[in-house]
Amino acid sequence: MSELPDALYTPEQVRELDRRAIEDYGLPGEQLMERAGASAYRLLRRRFPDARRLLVLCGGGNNGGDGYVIARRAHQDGLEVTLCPLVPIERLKGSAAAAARGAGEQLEPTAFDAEHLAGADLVVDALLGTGLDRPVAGELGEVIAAVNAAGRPVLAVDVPSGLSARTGAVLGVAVRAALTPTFIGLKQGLFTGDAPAYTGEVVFDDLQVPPGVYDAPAPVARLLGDGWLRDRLPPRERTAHKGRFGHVLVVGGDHGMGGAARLAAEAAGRTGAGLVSVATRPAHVPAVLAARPELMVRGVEEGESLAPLLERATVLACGPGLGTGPWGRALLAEALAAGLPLVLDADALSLLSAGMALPDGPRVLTPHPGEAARLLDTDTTSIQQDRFAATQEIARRYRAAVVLKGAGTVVADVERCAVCAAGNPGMASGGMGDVLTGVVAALLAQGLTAFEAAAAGALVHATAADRAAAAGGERGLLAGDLFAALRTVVNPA
Ligand SMILES: NC(=O)C1=CN([C@@H]2O[C@H](COP(=O)(O)OP(=O)(O)OC[C@H]3O[C@@H](n4cnc5c(N)ncnc54)[C@H](O)[C@@H]3O)[C@@H](O)[C@H]2O)[C@@H](O)CC1
Ligand SMILES: [K+]
Repeated sequence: MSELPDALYTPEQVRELDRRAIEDYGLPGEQLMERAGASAYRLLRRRFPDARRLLVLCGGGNNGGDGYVIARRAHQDGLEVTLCPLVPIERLKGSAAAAARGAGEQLEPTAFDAEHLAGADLVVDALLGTGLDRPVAGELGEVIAAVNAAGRPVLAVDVPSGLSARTGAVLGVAVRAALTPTFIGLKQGLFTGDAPAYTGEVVFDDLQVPPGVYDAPAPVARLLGDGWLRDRLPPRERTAHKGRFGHVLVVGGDHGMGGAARLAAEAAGRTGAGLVSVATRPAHVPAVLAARPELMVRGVEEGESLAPLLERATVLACGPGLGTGPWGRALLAEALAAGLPLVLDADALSLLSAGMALPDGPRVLTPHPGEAARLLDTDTTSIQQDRFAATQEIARRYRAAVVLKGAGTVVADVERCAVCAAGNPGMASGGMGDVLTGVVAALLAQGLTAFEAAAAGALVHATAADRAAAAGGERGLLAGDLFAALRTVVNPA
């Protein structure tokens, strides 16, 4: 992904930015549209220099207007352009109507025919942008399905048509693009939900609007990037000692699940925690110790207290392989009562959904969509329909910083929200969540606030996975492959 700004906006907010540029700063709407079309066309030529035959599909709003500008410019450049309005040009208004007239003076618009797709080197999708306000159906839905079935590369203008710029969910059906140039402000829906499978590469252009346009509104969320991480992980003092970087206690590893606790613990160590202990079933102690002698591993019998371990810990990581039986329930109840900053994952989240009470204090919850659904007593589909709303609702209900896992991880507490666009499908394998738990706990232990540890943790974890995948491929990536990469990520150059 190219370098992107970090401010994320809702569609309404981007509309407000457009309005400010036009009304408050006197930039004519037609000029803004001309810039948008010109910008998309320049990118098209750069990324697809060999494309000679374009199919440009235009809708009835301003997104369609951008498409008419692209069609006109391509035609002027000598490319072969098939221009298909999906809404009659007579119905267009304002800048879009003007752009359509400009194109119509030089190009004869034609009715869409699936045959056009076979003859196109590239399809320009200018059907729907931020104005999408209902599921796509009918003729438009059929056109989008035909575009996807044809397998031609697609440049989607501003947002792939059918993808919600607010949530990143597909409404009905959406265009699968190879490239999405987007303008004025980054839409938050471009990076989560279904978006990663639909946008292709996202490229941003502010269309040179005056900087004052961005004085308001304040962005609703941040896109997490390397610069953000560097600020939060400064180089250590030469005089540092292990007591400065906290003591993480991992609580988990019921019968048959010792690996989960070990993964979380090793991840905490590789992320820079000063000390890491593990409280697990006695049977797991030798294996965990043998795998990582730096860990302090204590077997806890059924009914035995965690108190001696809790006394020394500064941060708790509860849940990996914990189970939901009496052993796990008792350990979690005792851990929660200690009042330490904590990370809750996996079975700890199940116990929370089942009604275990949470005392006050800094904490991070790291649910996947299924766990999020249980926390909110709803279904996974509803969670995925609006990952922002779901994350914020869990944050509010459980008074926590929340990491909602899955492509385009969303991080929120009651005041802030961030999105992590890093990561890859290789992460869809067992144990990845345990590693994230350890990473977040280690960042808490090193002094980051709950929200910052949650956000930085998501980014560190995903970036490590990207580096590990770059070295050996996505398929077959194991959670343990992240360890070496974690160390490189938490020592940014
Ligand atoms: N002057 C401006 O404000 C600028 C706007 N820009 C472009 O304008 C776009 C936003 O324009 P609009 O607000 O006109 O919105 P759109 O171009 O997304 O279209 C809105 C129209 O589509 C209809 N519509 C919504 N959902 C539909 C569905 N599911 N099926 C069928 N029709 C549906 C609406 O009723 C409305 O008529 C941006 O995405 C961007 O591409 C850019 O040109 C930059 C400047
Ligand atoms: K579009």
